[in-house]
Amino acid sequence: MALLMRKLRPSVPSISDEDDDNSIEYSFAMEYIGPPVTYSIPQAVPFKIDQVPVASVAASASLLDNSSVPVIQPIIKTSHTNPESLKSHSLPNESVSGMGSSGWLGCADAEKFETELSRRTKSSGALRLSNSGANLEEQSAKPGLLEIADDNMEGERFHDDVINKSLELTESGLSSPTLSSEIFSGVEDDCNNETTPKHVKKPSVVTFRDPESNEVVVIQEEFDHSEAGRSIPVRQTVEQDVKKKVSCYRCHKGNRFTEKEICITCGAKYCCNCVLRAMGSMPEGRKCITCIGYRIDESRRKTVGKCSRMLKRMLTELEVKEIMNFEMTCEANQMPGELVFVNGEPLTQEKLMLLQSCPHPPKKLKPGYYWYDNVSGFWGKEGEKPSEIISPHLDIGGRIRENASNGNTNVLINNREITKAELWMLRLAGVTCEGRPHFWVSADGSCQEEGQNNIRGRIWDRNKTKLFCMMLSLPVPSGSMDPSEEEVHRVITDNREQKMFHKLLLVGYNESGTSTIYKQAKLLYNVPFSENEHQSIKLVIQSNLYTYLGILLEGREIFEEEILIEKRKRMLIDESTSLAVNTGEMTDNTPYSIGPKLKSFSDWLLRAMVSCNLDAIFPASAREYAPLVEDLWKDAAIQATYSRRNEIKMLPRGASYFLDRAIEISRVDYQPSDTDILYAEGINTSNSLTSMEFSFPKSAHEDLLDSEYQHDPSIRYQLIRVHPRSLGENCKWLEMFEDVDIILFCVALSDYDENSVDIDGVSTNKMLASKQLFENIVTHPTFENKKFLLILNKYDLFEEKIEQAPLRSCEWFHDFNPVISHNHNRGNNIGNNPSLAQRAFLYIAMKFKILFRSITDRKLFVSMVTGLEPDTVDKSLRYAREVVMWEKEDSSFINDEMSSASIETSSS
Ligand SMILES: Nc1nc2c(ncn2[C@@H]2O[C@H](COP(=O)(O)OP(=O)(O)OP(=O)(O)O)[C@@H](O)[C@H]2O)c(=O)[nH]1
Repeated sequence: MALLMRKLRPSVPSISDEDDDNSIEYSFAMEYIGPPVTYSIPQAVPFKIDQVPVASVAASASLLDNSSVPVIQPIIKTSHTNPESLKSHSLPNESVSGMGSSGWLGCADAEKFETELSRRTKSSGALRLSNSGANLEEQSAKPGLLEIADDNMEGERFHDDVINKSLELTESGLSSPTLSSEIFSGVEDDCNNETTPKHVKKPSVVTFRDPESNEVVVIQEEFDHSEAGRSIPVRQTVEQDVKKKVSCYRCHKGNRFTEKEICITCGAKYCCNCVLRAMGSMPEGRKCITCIGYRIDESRRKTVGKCSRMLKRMLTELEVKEIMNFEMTCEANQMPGELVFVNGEPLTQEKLMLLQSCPHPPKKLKPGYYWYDNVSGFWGKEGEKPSEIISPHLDIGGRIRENASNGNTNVLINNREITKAELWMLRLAGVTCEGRPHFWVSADGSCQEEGQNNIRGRIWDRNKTKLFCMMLSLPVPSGSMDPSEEEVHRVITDNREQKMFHKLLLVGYNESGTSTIYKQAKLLYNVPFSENEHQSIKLVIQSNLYTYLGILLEGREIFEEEILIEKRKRMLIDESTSLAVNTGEMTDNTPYSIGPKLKSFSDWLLRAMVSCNLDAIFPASAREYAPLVEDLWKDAAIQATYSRRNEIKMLPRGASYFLDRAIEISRVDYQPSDTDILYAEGINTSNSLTSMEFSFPKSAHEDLLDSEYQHDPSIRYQLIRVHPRSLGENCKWLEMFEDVDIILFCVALSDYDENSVDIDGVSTNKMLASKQLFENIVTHPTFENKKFLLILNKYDLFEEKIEQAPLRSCEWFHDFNPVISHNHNRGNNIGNNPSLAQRAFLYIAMKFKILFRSITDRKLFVSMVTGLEPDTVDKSLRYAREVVMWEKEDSSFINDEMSSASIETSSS
């Protein structure tokens, strides 16, 4: 019997009806009793309820209690998800109960939908939603998942498929993400008829609760239609409220100190009790079961294959090895080619393979935008200077652009305008760059100017160029350096590629203690001195020893002279008083007299010192003179002199450390210890530019923190120490250091009452000279907007000195007027009642801060250091790391630093 619709309203209550006004409106068909009609009448085809697929009910209630069985949870309220991602998927008409314009959430109000869904699933065991009438029109244009009673048979079959897949999913008890993604993607692909280019990011966003963690997960799928045909969906990170973030994502127990394993796809964290339940057998490494088949979060790529301590404790070595192997090799975890852009073009999977399998591939390649000069092999990140030299002539990417590396030098190499650092490199290689030259540089480094047939220079032929390239963070071709240089360079380029490389430039006025800090850092962070360095340090120490002995012998002469003068005076008095002269007293023998052999050695040594020849003579002749040093040191006159060493002004404070072991140090087989190296003066003077690579080991304090609050121990740092002598007139060579992250400016606190005399005999207060250098560096255009950390060094000497010499002896500190308390702290900790030295320190820090702000309008960071004490150097360098890490100068960190208020108090 034909039924006519009386109203074009839904014949079954729709969700939107309920949603909209809570009153369900039914429409009944009436039997038609009029004349026959000439047009076709819409028919409502009845269907049997048992034809609708129904999810099977869980076999036993106990199964549901078992939390290890994954359960697909219903869709939840959209507002819990990423609002941005859902914004684009909002419904065009909120009253429509069907699908969204393009998203998966086919409900106007997902929460009500969720309720409805669960109600219906509970009552009938299946999803029974219908759309008809006006809504159908909308839906045919915007079909969706949750639509069954459609009069379009194609649609019916299609949706049955979908439902069946859903049921398979439920019945199997496995919420395989691959499967769910297939379901979603199937629908989505059918729904979206737009022709898409190679690679389309579908607007398919699914919001559901993670079965394991019960947290909101946003899935975004991405389909790759490239030739390679890899189709690995992307899953976005799990979202958790801030409070829960520190606890386990599954059991919600624990805090930031609880050890956790992190899913490399969604970032969910699980404690040791939940990790195996959440991640199962880990066929793709450390991923939640629901993340299997999904791409990894690219920001976690560096952790792939690196097992955590927690997992190592829980599993056998073999299991861990296997899981890490899966993690590194499984297809889903491989980097997708289309995420790597070379000269503006994405790579296909084949081109990526070609790039990665060439003889010198880019190290630790990550998704991103790169430029590649296939003539020279230079490779870099878009907008940056070259970071590596890879194999040339690879057919990958597009044509290199002139502005690929964002150079501004008017000099082109192989069609690319080069950066400043590269210009330095060309100059150092002896290539003149006048005008707007365009060079062709081949893979072997030969450099020709365009249109000319002669080679203008060979970049890689000079070792000096390679050394400077390392300093300038420029790459050099592999195999062109000796193995140790190669290793250092490899580390530099590796880290640059990972963008995990920070440069600290250490500079300060003469003898401010920069080399001591540099050496201390080497010892602190286990950066061994090379064999060559060891050898030259030994020579410097032995050379220094002869200098100290020379100074001592000079002192001996003075002391001897003093006694002899005294004797002569006494003799004259005796003669004048006509007293009998004892012949014994007439001899020139004094406690400071030495025998003829030692006397001739002493004379020779002093002559060599005066002619500044010591370095040339010693320690090349160490073998020859070592026995003499032994005799000298054992001589009573020298010991008598040494006991009065405090009176010898020329003898440096640190000399006794070495003189005490004069015999041992003078020997040919002497090997300097770490402390010897630290205390040795002048180690870096021959080479005024030194650099070392290091990373900060985890401190005990850091170990207590949750991993996300710890510093990444793999981050590498480069400490470059440069002597002001090598910065040239007006510090013009500072340009070489344009890419440093922070400048550590070192000032010796004890300099305030000392003078230095220049070659013209002009004497300057060393603190004022330091201040002048500070101003020159701070105002240098290369360092505009750079962060500065002021290292106020030699605090130990300062503490002693301030008790004797007033700070006001330096004119810059004329207004230092501290309120003295007799009950003060000692040491470096500035408490409520600071000592005079602490107040003076704060005052000096404030002076520099004010100066810095007046020049730059920025904040100067300050730290107190005693270069000979490792702890203070470590603290200061870690502080520099913090300063580098802070994107913004957050006021919360002011407490870590000394506050301006406390500094002001000190000077009042
Ligand atoms: N007591 C003490 N001596 C220090 C400290 N720091 C450095 N020295 C000594 O000060 C002298 C100069 O230190 P260096 O580290 O050589 O200074 P520099 O800045 O490298 O000096 P030049 O390169 O020679 O201009 C050396 O004798 C060091 O042992 C410190 O914190 N306390």
